[in-house]
Amino acid sequence: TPPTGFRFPAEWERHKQTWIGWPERLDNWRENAVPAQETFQEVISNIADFEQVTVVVSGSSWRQVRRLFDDNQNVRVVEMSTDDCWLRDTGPIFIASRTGKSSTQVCGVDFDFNAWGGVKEGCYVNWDKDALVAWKILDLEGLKRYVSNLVLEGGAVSTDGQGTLLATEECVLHSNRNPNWTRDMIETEMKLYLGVEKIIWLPLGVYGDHDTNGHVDNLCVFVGPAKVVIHWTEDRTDPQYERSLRAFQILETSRDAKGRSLSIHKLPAPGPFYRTELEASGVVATPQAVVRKVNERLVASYVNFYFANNVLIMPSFGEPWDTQAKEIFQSIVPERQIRQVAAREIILGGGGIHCITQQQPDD
Ligand SMILES: NCCCCCC(N)=O
Repeated sequence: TPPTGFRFPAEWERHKQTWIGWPERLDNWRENAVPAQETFQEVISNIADFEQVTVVVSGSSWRQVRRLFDDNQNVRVVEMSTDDCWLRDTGPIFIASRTGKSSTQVCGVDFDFNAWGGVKEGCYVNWDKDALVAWKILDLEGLKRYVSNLVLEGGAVSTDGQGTLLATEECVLHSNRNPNWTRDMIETEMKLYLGVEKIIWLPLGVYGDHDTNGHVDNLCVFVGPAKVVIHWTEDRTDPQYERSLRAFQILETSRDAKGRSLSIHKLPAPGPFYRTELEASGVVATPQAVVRKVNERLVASYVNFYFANNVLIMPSFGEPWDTQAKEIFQSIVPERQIRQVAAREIILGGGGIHCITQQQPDD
């Protein structure tokens, strides 16, 4: 039965901690996953400067990862078996209800997961360990678990914490997620379990985002009440142009759950970037996972950032756009520090900084 009286808090609201995975599978992460682990270590260290972090790792990596953060009191390392490390999508979506003036009751929704498209179109063919991650996290935290049979990933939705949700039709309504559900049934289930009243549907996600079929957390997310950032290019020859323009036009005429129009901040699209021969050759292809090909266009977006307490952690790609994007973010959230982390190694795995994190609201 769905939760009642709860709401989906915005990512910018106060966190108790961040949950994050650890990259290990060699058919997704090149060079024994070492370059990705160095990047994850940097993301974890940056978040841990601002809030508690729990890193979820396999038994074989526990000692190595614990030693990496030996002296860091803000980092906890928990052994948990997983199929990969995308806790945005395999972790619970935490919801909260106000119980009295200061305290809130937090619980979690365990949506169904099928590795972003199931056996035929997903990123890997076995996800039985990933399917238990949300339940295990809620069990570890002693929080109530609500189960929904809807296949939905945390990266596919963005909320303002005030009853509005952003999502892309390309992903959430994709036939490889919930083939037997109508649009109405999907909308109803999302509203019921996330406590939202209004869903703003954007047609298509970022061009080339085959891993997730266009997750909204690469295209457009809330950065404040009635305030969004959108992945934007002025290059009319780039296939992204039409996709961003259509989303922009819909956002311009949309109203949020409180009837407000949205202020839309354009973030420049870096790149485009393509996987090099060296980057492709470092991955050990297996029949179990999607093949990482040379010259494949990578999905690089400044929209895939993470809000931790008092900080915004954004990706950098070694481009002049990095500085412009940072200035735009600083103008939007002047009260926050901004940290930049080189994110190419995460992008090569099919996601970004937002995709590897999952916030747990403060209670
Ligand atoms: N290979 C799987 C990539 C998953 C990306 C996750 C996300 N939220 O975009």
